[in-house]
This record gives sequence, structure tokens and C-alpha cells, in this order.
Amino acid sequence: MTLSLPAPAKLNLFLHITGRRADGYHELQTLFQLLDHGDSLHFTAADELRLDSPGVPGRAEDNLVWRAARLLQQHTGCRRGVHIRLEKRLPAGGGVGGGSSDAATTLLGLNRLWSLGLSLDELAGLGLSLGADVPVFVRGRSAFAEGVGERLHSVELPLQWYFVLDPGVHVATGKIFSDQQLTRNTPISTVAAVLEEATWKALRNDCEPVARRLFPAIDAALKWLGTHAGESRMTGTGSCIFAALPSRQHGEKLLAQLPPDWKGFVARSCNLSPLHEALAG
Ligand SMILES: C[C@@](CO)(OP(=O)(O)O)[C@H](O)COP(=O)(O)OP(=O)(O)OC[C@H]1O[C@@H](n2ccc(N)nc2=O)[C@H](O)[C@@H]1O
Ligand SMILES: Nc1ncnc2c1ncn2[C@@H]1O[C@H](COP(=O)(O)OP(=O)(O)O)[C@@H](O)[C@H]1O
Repeated sequence: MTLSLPAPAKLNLFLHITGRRADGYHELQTLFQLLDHGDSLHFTAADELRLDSPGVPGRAEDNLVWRAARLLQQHTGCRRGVHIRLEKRLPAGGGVGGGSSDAATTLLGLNRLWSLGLSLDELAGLGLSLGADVPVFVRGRSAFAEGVGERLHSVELPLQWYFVLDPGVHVATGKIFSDQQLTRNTPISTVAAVLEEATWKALRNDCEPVARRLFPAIDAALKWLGTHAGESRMTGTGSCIFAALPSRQHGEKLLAQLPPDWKGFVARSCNLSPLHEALAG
């Protein structure tokens, strides 16, 4: 029997860098918006661990799916295996959290397949050791986040169509965070304040000026989407750019007009992750 589960994308609707910890990691405030579009993972019970992920370059052992499965085995002492097939749709290094979401789906999927009975708190704790963005996908709710992204307050955001433009460049998160021109002193805000309509315009992505300076394609993508869809912003540390849309049809039209080197997708926002809906159903 095969268990097939989604690994949804996220957008950072804004991303403020508010400080830097003694260990060099940056403190941030962000709004994680989950989307109904993403990768798919297929889990089939087996004696050994095997990963089939043609869309992700590099060794299987470095894949976050593999690392999540190994971590779960080590943490629980479980000796069961699994064959996992990863159907990759999200751009890697695109700021839409594909790798982190794949890891979260693996943790929840194997917790179910191997009948481990770990709680969401335990799984989120394990996820955090794989990456700062993994806990939000484990918990499965759009959320305001603080710290390095691990202090989560779930929020109900208005449902919205989004266009996500992938300018085809891979941004290493560390390259943005180590840039000398990155601002690290945005004043700390509150959940209530960021959710107010009046405050919305003042929110931004502090990584955006650095990313558009380092990557001309990101600058060009921001200009293109700004012209075609109005206010546009970068997600995470890039490279994807997004804009809110009045309808899916607007997004389909934009897809047809995209310059040849760029890709994109149209997605609807969701407050509850499609992964959690699938596991509940
Ligand atoms: C900033 C976000 C927002 O979603 O960017 P995206 O990765 O989604 O683009 C994430 O929290 C990213 O978290 P995560 O994806 O775990 O970061 P990693 O790749 O592990 O970080 C690579 C490097 O960036 C730096 N780093 C990362 C996160 C952080 N809060 N402060 C940092 O200074 C560290 O030097 C780290 O070694
Ligand atoms: N399953 C995976 N999918 C995508 N990237 C992965 C995966 N496992 C490991 N990686 C590595 O993690 C990096 C960041 O992946 P990803 O989460 O897609 O980017 P971002 O954090 O910018 O959204 C990739 O460049 C890749 O080297």
C-alpha cells in the first residue's frame, strides 16, 4: 500500500530582520502563508530506506527527505524501512520552502506509516534541527513567526490567489544573510499590528534589496511582475517573486505572457495545510 501526501509551498508575506544572535543567526519576524500548490511524496512500506527523487540534484543522503527519515529512525529506534518517491514541482532555493516542506511531510508521513505516535510538538522539535522553516510545515497552519522562525503563532488570513514567479536562479540563504548591506534593525512588531490593513503597506522583505543587487534576474522579475500584476514582493531569501491576484484566470493569463526563461505557478492560499487535510481525510 502506498501513502501519497502533499508538501505545500509557503510564501513569506513579509520578512523583517530584527537582530542578530550571538551565534550569528538572524532574528526575524515573518508571516508564513501556506499555499495549495507543492511537491508530492509517495511512501511505500519496505525493508530498507530508498529515495527516488529525480528532480533534486546531489546525493540522496543530503536530501532533506532522507535526512528526515533517518532522524526519525534514530530518534525512535524504529528499524522499519520505506521507499519514498519525491515528485518535485517547487524550485529548489526559491524561497518557497520546498525542501523544508518535503522534510515535514516525511516526518508526518512516516509517523503515520510506521505507527510511531509522536506528537506534533515532538515532530516540530525534530524538524527544527533540519531547518528553521520545517516547524511551520509540521504544524500545518499559516503563522506569524519570530526567533529564527520557530516561535509560531497561527493566524487566519483572508483567502487569496497568488502568482508566483520563478526567475530561475538558485539563492543560497547564507549568501543573503552574510551580505554587509543587509539591514538588521527593523523595529520589532506585534501579531496584531502586522495583521492590520493600515500597517500592511509598511511591511517589506528586508532581504529583497540585497537579493536584487546580487541577482539581476530577481530585479528583472520584480519589475516585470510589478508592471503586470501590481505590488510584488520577494519570498524568503529569494528567488521567487509573488503578487496577489483578483482571480485564477488573471494568473493563467500571466502564465501565458511569461518571458521564455521564467516559470511560474498560480496558487490559492490556505490557512490549514493540504498535508494536514490529507492526513485527516
Ligand atoms: C529566512 C528564511 C525564511 O523563510 O528563508 P528561506 O530559506 O525560506 O528563503 C528561512 O527561515 C531560512 O531558514 P533555513 O532555510 O533553515 O536556513 P539555512 O539554509 O539553514 O541557513 C543557511 C545559513 O543562513 C544563515 N541564517 C539562516 C537563518 C537565519 N535566521 N539566520 C541566518 O543567519 C546561517 O548562516 C545559515 O548557516
Ligand atoms: N527535497 C529537497 N528539495 C529541494 N531542495 C533540497 C531538498 N533536500 C535538500 N535540498 C537542498 O536544500 C536547499 C534549499 O532548498 P529549498 O527548501 O527548496 O529552498 P528555500 O529554503 O530557498 O525555499 C536546496 O538548494 C538543496 O540543495
